[in-house]
Amino acid sequence: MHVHVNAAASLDGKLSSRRREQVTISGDDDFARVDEIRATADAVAVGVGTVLADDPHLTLDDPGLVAAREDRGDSPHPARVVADSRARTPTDARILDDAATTYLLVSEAAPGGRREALEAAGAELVVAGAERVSLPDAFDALEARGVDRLMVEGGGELIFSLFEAGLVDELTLYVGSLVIGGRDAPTLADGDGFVSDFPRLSLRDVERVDDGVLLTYDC
Ligand SMILES: NC(=O)C1=CN([C@@H]2O[C@H](COP(=O)(O)OP(=O)(O)OC[C@H]3O[C@@H](n4cnc5c(N)ncnc54)[C@H](O)[C@@H]3O)[C@@H](O)[C@H]2O)C=CC1
Ligand SMILES: Nc1nc(O)c(N)c(N[C@@H]2O[C@H](COP(=O)(O)O)[C@@H](O)[C@H]2O)n1
Repeated sequence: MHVHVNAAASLDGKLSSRRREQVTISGDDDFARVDEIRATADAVAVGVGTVLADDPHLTLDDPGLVAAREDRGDSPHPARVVADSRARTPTDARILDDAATTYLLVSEAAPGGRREALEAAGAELVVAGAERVSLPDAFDALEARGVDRLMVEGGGELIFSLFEAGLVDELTLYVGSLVIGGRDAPTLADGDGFVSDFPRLSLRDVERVDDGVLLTYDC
């Protein structure tokens, strides 16, 4: 499976503020670029922290991109994926509408009642890992369901785990021209952090987009 991480950060590397509410960092051109990456993906993934903070929809905005997918025999929108060890996704989350398939990656520790409620709300559950979602196992299960290209939009906890597991193939990072600050504000890679063997990426491209910079890396 090809895993493409895309995120937008402030100049100081924050994905949002210490309040963990969504901050608009990208401009129109960058959001259009994000829509294009979504359109080429079989599925778009986030962590449950992002679902709880932002309640994203993760579908395509541009009707032309939807039509192009349908013309080539794909579903109108990519599937949605949430890494959600304890099945905390609210049953009225926007990602559980019927616009696209939604896979919830849960661990064996996810309470049975929550699993049943989320299945009743339309989610397809994938169980992988004892206490926390095992991303390698979960991604194998997604691949078996036809997900060959996965786009990951965040947040920082999930992105760190992907780097830790060596699962990132490509990273695009839009750096907006603003400072958010805050020691507790989420960054591109949170988790426990690395103390050695830091992942080193290969810079492929640098481009000015809107009032910021788009960095593209091979991982
Ligand atoms: N600027 C941007 O491009 C984006 C910003 N965000 C922001 O990021 C923040 C949310 O990020 P986070 O709190 O870091 O949450 P997150 O979205 O990374 O979710 C983390 C949660 O995922 C679950 N999870 C299950 N298995 C996991 C695993 N193996 N590794 C890691 N997590 C696993 C855990 O419950 C964990 O608490 C919000 O403030 C949101 O607005 C989110 C996406 C994009
Ligand atoms: N690429 C990007 N730029 C920003 O400035 C952002 N605030 C985000 N946030 C993420 O975008 C997703 C929202 O999806 P929908 O528009 O609801 O489909 C979600 O993952 C946000 O955290 N991204």
